[in-house]
Amino acid sequence: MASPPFVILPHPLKGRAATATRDLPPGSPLLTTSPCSVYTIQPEFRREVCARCFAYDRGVEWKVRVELPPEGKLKQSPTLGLVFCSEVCRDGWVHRQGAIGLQAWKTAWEVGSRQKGKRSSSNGSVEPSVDGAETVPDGRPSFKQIDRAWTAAEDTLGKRVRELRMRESSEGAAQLAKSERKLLQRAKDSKAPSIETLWAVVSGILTHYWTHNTPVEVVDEKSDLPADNDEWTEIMRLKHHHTPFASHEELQDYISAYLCLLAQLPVALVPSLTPEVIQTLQNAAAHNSFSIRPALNSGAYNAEYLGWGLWTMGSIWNHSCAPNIAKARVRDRWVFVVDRDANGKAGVRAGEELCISYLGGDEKELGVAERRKRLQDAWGFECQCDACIRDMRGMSVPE
Ligand SMILES: C[S@@+](CC[C@H](N)C(=O)[O-])C[C@H]1O[C@@H](n2cnc3c(N)ncnc32)[C@H](O)[C@@H]1O
Repeated sequence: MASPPFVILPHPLKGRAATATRDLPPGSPLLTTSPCSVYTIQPEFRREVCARCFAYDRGVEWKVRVELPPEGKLKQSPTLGLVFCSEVCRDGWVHRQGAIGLQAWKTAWEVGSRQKGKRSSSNGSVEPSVDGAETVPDGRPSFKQIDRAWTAAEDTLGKRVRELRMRESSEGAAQLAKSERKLLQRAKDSKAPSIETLWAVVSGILTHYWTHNTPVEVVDEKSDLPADNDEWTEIMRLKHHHTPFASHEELQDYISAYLCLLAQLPVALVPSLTPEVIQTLQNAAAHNSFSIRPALNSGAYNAEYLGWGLWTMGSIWNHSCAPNIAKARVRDRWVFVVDRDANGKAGVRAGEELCISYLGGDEKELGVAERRKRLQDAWGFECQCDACIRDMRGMSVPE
């Protein structure tokens, strides 16, 4: 069997770096990822993007839905608010979620539907304590503020709700005192989370759950059944951002989603729904997620931002302003192949670092200073790629 085309080595300035083990001609396959472990779709594209393969056809609404049998007070079949481009995609998605996953998506759908039109209410919500002096310059909540907001949410409601859910499952809801039922209700009524946050949290905690709860005999490498793999370990291994929330509102949204879901998700998922798990997901997603855009061959405008996803294997590549890897999303996976080297020559040499570009479309044409600023603003790092080092040197050469 051929040796792997690259190895992961520590880099003094960039963390891990993928390095070619041998000369590789252009087009050499490097990696095809598994499906993503956390994702969300922008609300305005919800009915136009397949929830499994992300197919998008210039605004056409997909008609295939999940229809769970109505139960309890529900008169209609819950469709979970997800659409699929085909029955094959839907059935594959349903299979992948498992029974518990479907219940989790149903809860998210119920929370999302109930909260419609209620987005501005803050019934019983736990607002993060804001200390202006600590706000980092771009208005993001600081590490301390994030920590304080989660601690407040836990102390005010979270810990108690978790305890009541466990008791409710062992003793039955009827055993809870009226005041305890009221407390659960208060968590359910937490300030309405956005649907995109609910999706990200549900997909992420299901990844945590399946990593820890899939029996070995279920693992089938050929299917995309959630394996008893180390997906969670892979998430932990990624480069983490410690101030991942763009605003206090976004932080609050995640806390609200946490409390609403904690009060009503199937109890088996409660151990996977903790502030630590959600924070790990956010910290990892902020530095590693890929935008979901229409596939190039769909004929749709590729710049359209449909949502984001976290493909852990795809996050191994560092950025270069002169990348030597080409990437393409093929359905629910990313495929990476050798493109060209930093000097524009074909292929890569053994020992060369393998990089993609984190910049989109027009950004690639920017000058070095503007390019570096974009990378710093969006990704929080000072680019150390060969092209930047070369261009910076060029700038400092006296005329
Ligand atoms: C998706 S991860 C890439 C893999 C990462 N090096 C690791 O150790 O997991 C993105 C992070 O890698 C680092 N990185 C990637 N490209 C870089 C570059 N050109 N210069 C400096 N740091 C870079 C930054 O810390 C960035 O936030």
